Parts: sequence; C-alpha cells; structure tokens
Amino acid sequence: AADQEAALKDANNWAHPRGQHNNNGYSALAQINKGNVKNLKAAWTFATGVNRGHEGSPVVVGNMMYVHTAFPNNVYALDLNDNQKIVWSYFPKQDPSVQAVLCCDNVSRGLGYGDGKIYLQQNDGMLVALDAKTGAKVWDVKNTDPKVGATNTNAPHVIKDKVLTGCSGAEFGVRCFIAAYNLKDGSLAWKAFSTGPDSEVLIGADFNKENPSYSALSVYQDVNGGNKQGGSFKAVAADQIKGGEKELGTRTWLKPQAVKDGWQHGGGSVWGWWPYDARTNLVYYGTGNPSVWNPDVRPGDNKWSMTIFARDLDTGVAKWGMQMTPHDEWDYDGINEVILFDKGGKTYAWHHDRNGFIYTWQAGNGTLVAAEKVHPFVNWATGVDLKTGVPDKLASASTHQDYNAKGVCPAALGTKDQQPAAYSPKTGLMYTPLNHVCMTYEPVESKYVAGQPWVGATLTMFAGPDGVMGGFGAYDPMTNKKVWYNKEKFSAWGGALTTASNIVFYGTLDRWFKAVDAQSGKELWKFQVGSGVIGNAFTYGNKGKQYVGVLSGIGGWAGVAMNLGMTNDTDALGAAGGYKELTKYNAAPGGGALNVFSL
Ligand SMILES: O=C(O)c1cc(C(=O)O)c2c(n1)C(=O)C(=O)c1cc(C(=O)O)[nH]c1-2
Repeated sequence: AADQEAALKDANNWAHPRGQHNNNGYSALAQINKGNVKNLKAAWTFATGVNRGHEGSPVVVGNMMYVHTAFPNNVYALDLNDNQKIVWSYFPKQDPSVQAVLCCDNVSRGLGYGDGKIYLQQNDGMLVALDAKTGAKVWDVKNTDPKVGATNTNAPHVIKDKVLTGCSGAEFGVRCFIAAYNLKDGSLAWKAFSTGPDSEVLIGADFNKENPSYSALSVYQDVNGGNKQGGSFKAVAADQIKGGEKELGTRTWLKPQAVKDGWQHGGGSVWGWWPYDARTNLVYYGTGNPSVWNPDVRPGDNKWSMTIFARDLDTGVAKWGMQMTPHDEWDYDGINEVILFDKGGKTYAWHHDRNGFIYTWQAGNGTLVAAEKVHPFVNWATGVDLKTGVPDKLASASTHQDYNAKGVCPAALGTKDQQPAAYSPKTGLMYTPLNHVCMTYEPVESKYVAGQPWVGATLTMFAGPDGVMGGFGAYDPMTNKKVWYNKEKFSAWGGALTTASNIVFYGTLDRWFKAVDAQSGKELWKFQVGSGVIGNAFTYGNKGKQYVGVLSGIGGWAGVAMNLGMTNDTDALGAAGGYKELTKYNAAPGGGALNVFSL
C-alpha cells in the first residue's frame, strides 16, 4: 500500500509491527543516546483496561498511535498531538468461550496499517479492517473457526496490496495455514497449508531447486524402533540424502497414527512476525509443531511442520522450505521470526529457533550458511548438518509414550519463544531475548475430539544450568557465535528494539524496562513498570522529540498460569511450576498498560 510505504520511509513512524518489512526491530532515531539515556523519564502512560498478557507494540503513523489489547482485542486510536486523546476506539464483541481454546494466554501481537486502514486479527478468527481515520469497520472476514480450536494471535502483516494472517491451534489438532487477503475488500488472495498435498501447501515445481535435500522423504533412521521406548533416531548421512521428492506434506505422516491421515490434524501453526524482501518478492515465516505432542503416534518427519518457508507474495507459491526439527519430540515450534539482513552484497535470513539453534540462510535460495547452538546446554542434538539442515539427534533426549524423559534442554518453549529479536545494521549484531529453561517431557495417549485440547504430553519446567530462567544476548549472524550475554532472573519474554545510537531496549517479567549498550550489553538505564513485560519495545518521534515505549501486562505462556491462579507444577503445560516465582513480582492477573518515555 502506497500510504504504508510512505509511512515506512519516515523514522518518526512505527508503521509495521517490527518497524520495517525486514523485521529488524531497528530505528534510525538517535536522539536518545548512550550519554543521555540515563535521563529517560516517563512521558505518559495509558491503561488498556484489560488484564492478561499484552504482546507486540502499537503502530504509529504521523500524529496517530493505534494501541491493541489482549482479549477482547480492543483498539484505541490516540492523537499524539493532543495529549493522547482518544480519537476512536473499537470494542469487538467476541464469544468469551474463545478464551478456552487459546493455548498460551489471551494474547494479540498487534495491528497492521495500510491503504487507509488498521487491520486487527481477533482471537476468534475474524480479520477486521477499520478505517484509520474513524475506526468504522470497512470489511471483515472469518479466517479461522474457534469451534474446532482454531484461533489467532498474530499481528496482521500488510505487504503491498495484501494483508497476511495465520492460524493457531496445534494443541487442538487444527490443520494450520498462512493466508493472504486483498486490502481493498478482504477477498482471499491465497492460502497455504502447512501440511497436506503440494497443491494445498502451494509447493511448485521449482521448490528447493538449489537444496533438494531439504525435500527428502526421510532424514532419520530408526534405532531400536524409533517410535517406542528405548528407540531413537539417527540422522541419515548427508551424502545418502538425495531429496527432490514431492508430496511430502502427506507422505511423511506414516502409519500407525492417532488419527487417520494425521496431516489432516497436523498442526503447523503460524503466529509469528513475517519479513518481506521487495527485491525478490519473498515473504518468510515459520510453522509450528506437528499435532499431537506424543511423537510415537505420528511416525515420519511430519512435513511441513517446524519449517521456515520463503513464498512469493503474489502467488503464495513456496520457493524454498527447510524443516528444522523433523519428527518433533519436544514441541520446538518453528514459528519464531525470520530477520533479514544484508552483508557483502548478499541478503541473509536469520532465525533463532525454539529448538536452541540459530540458523542463517541465503535468503533467496535457502542455502544454510550457519547453524549453531545458542547455548551449550542444548542437549537433544549434537549439531545441524549444513548441507541437509538435519539435526543429529541424541538418543538420550528422545521422548516416548508413558516414559518421562528428564533433563531435556531447552524446554518446549525453546531458547526463545514469541519474543522477537532485533538486528542493528550499525553493529551488524542480532539482539535476542533468551529462555534458559529445561524440562521433563512425558508423551501420553490422547484422543482427538474437535475443539477439545489435544496435547498428548505432560511436562514440567525448571531453570537451566546457570540457575536462572533467562537472559539476553548479542550474536554475530554470520557465525551465530555469542558476542555478549546478560543473565536474567526470568525469561526475557518481550521483544527487542535497537536504535542508530547503539542502544538496545527490552523488558522483563519482573517488571523492568531496560536500555543496554548494543556493543557491550552494559546496563545503561532501567525503569520499573506496573506488570511484567511481554510486549515489544518500540520508538517514534513527534515534534522533534524521540519517544520509546513498551506494553506491560504479564502473560503469554510464561505468565498464563499465574494469570489463572494455577499452581500444580504441570499446569499450563509446565509453566505453573517453572515460573512460580513470578507471583512474587506481579499481581495476578497482570494489568495492561502502555509506558512511554522521553528525555
Ligand atoms: O501451536 C499453536 O497453535 C500455538 C499458538 C500459540 C499462540 O497463538 O499464542 C503459542 C504456541 N503454540 C506455543 O507453542 C507457544 O509456545 C506460545 C507462547 C505464546 C505466548 O504468547 O507467550 N503463544 C504460544
């Protein structure tokens, strides 16, 4: 959309959920710098009136800021030139029962802007376009059906003449997808499923042309019968993987299965932040875990769950796709954001996966150039083969029905979850929030019933070897080696912002909003906000002044148990035990607020 493209050119705006199409979470604004950041003060705050987890960030275009909330996903348009007066508000009427089919708290990751409209993806599946000036509904369309457990939590992504949205529900056996709607009228442009026939996954003839091994029928050999206790999987040698196979979205779901044709209930949710490269017209995103979490009842690699896809924006057809965790045994969803960056005249796609590896590909063709463990505690695989992308699994971490696998690192919520990392073209470094959590994981038998939870595993979570639950680190994206690393008491569950003045901002679950030195990680400033932060730091300029802000309001997977008052270790898929100390720092449920700072 022309108005969006114009807005993106002005650094005073924050017109995209992650700043720009490249997902960098970077701002060219530099008024707040290393010398003066210690003088940052609260400029204004806004209580959203909604309890529970507040993810993402507002969108800023000119004098207008658009703020979203957790369920029921209210939207406020504030006039930054008139003391943040409310110009319009939108209160969706959603069936409260939708809350019961959201896996990991009532979250929403934000709004899209373009073609004179603000786009809201409601939790109940409705994608809504609102007139940016008046808030009047221009069109709406039903994207998912909560009756079968299909919901939405992602921010809509406006790219050219389309708005992209996803699908949540891998804990309910939903067959998920990414969909593109036309900005003008909400008509469907294309829809690409994560599992199923090539015609529905939108896999064309040239798919993975440069890396045919990514399209292999099977990348593991069973050891002692991989799908039962005592068995495990060993990676097939790289030179024995030929690949170039078709219809893997059905053929890698072998029998016997918990449900007939497992791919029909195969999960592969899509709910992250999706970058776009106008030079190649490719959009990038990741797919989530295969349903059900019990791996023994879905033998095979379960493609295309756990995959990074690059698709043509106009047609949706996939150019390349690499599955990071074939035959997932731990819920290591591949949905985390891709970040695009340029180096030496080439464009690369970077991704910190839940499985504990950080990947860098050539963005155009998917050739893997680096894959490294985020932290030595990652113990389910020794490494990733750069030619095939296949992780070499360790038998010691294999999980099987009715067997409690202990000490698996990372935990299901990964070394990073929804909280997006940031990239600075100035320092050339990636800044990533980190989880430092390990788990026990016991797959159990579970029967599929439409609209009912279909998880199939019981887990507990606990701090990793450093004795803390989180951290925040800087990584060189060409090698994925660590440059600096700060420990955090809890997972850093909020998204990062970096600026041209070489500062990095992020929030923590124990109520701090922090600024650190992008080169050294040294803490420069912090402020205590009203509730734990799971939102993304963002910045904007108004009348020559730079502002930096963040939503507070604890929740998400890490905070959902405390929001609901759950106390058994295994409640909220293990979060209740793992994050029980959060109740010492937060009221429950957490109240949502926007916090904005300036010099
Ligand atoms: O499989 C899914 O459909 C699905 C959806 C979501 C979601 O929509 O928030 C999460 C997850 N899975 C998930 O695995 C996960 O770790 C997670 C964390 C969060 C969060 O907001 O903190 N959501 C989700």
